Amino acid sequence: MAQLLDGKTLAQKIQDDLKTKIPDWVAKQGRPPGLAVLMVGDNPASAAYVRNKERACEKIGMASFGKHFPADTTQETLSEAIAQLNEDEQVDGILVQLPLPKHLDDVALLHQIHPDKDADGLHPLNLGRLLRGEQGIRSCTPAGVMEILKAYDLSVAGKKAVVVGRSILVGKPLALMLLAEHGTVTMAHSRTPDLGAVTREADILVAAVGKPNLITVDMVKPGAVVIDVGINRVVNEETGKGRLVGDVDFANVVNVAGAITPVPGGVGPMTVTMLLQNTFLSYCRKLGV
Ligand SMILES: Nc1nc2c(c(=O)[nH]1)N[C@@H](CN(C=O)c1ccc(C(=O)N[C@@H](CCC(=O)O)C(=O)O)cc1)CN2
Repeated sequence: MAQLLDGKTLAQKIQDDLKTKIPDWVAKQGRPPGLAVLMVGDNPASAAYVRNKERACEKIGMASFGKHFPADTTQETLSEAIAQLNEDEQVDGILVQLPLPKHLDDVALLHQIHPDKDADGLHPLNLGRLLRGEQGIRSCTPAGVMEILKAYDLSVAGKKAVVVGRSILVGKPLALMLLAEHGTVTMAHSRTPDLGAVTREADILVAAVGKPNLITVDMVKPGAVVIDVGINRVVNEETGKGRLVGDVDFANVVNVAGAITPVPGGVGPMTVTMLLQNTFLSYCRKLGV
């Protein structure tokens, strides 16, 4: 049976640490770190994630500035909101909750966020810094994966890592982070022929596609570290109840892997925590510390 990589407990530990640090900073600086979250429309999953982010800010003593816009909001309105937040001294981190309604150009908006306030690490300057191995704000989900590996002493150096999924939010930046830790990294995706042959080579296997049961037990090398980034809501046809599953057939893979993240309770909670950490670090940097 694989070791369970408990992202929920790790996330709580990091948040507790931030919570103890923030009051001293507030006493010295006269204001808490601040995160602005832009949400457009009423996608229920996005609304729940945004609520979680705002609650997490509140719990650790960080200010959150929710900017909620109707689904038919124009590009210009959002662009203006970002321009204002870029100038706002109370705001250290800005994020645009994704996905946006189809009529909006998300890339243009992400590019407009000031790179020093880019709490999600999705601005091209921060992605470019990652590519070059320079310091910069790192994207939250991949950074959360790296924190889990570090916390459990799962070294990447010299290991074969396979990342399934090539999104700009997870797959691409994560591959670069694993490479920076001296992993031998392969990226696979929906058009990779014989995916199982590729994944079976992996000492560290990351699934970030958004497809339930994509990774079955025969696709996993015995003893491998399996990181499941998928978040999929599935409905049980008999009971009609919904539940959350990852991209990995957890019930079977857990018997073969050396270590595995569960869904829920694995990478997801780390995403929000890395967002808080990025915002806190931007606040510290702004104050010259
Ligand atoms: N601007 C961004 N948009 C989106 C991101 C992102 O990182 N930045 N990622 C996802 C959604 N997301 C955060 O926004 C996110 C998803 C899931 C979780 C999480 O904690 N999941 C829990 C389960 C929660 C539940 O029960 O529903 C878990 O896995 O344990 C956090 C953040 C897309 N958009």
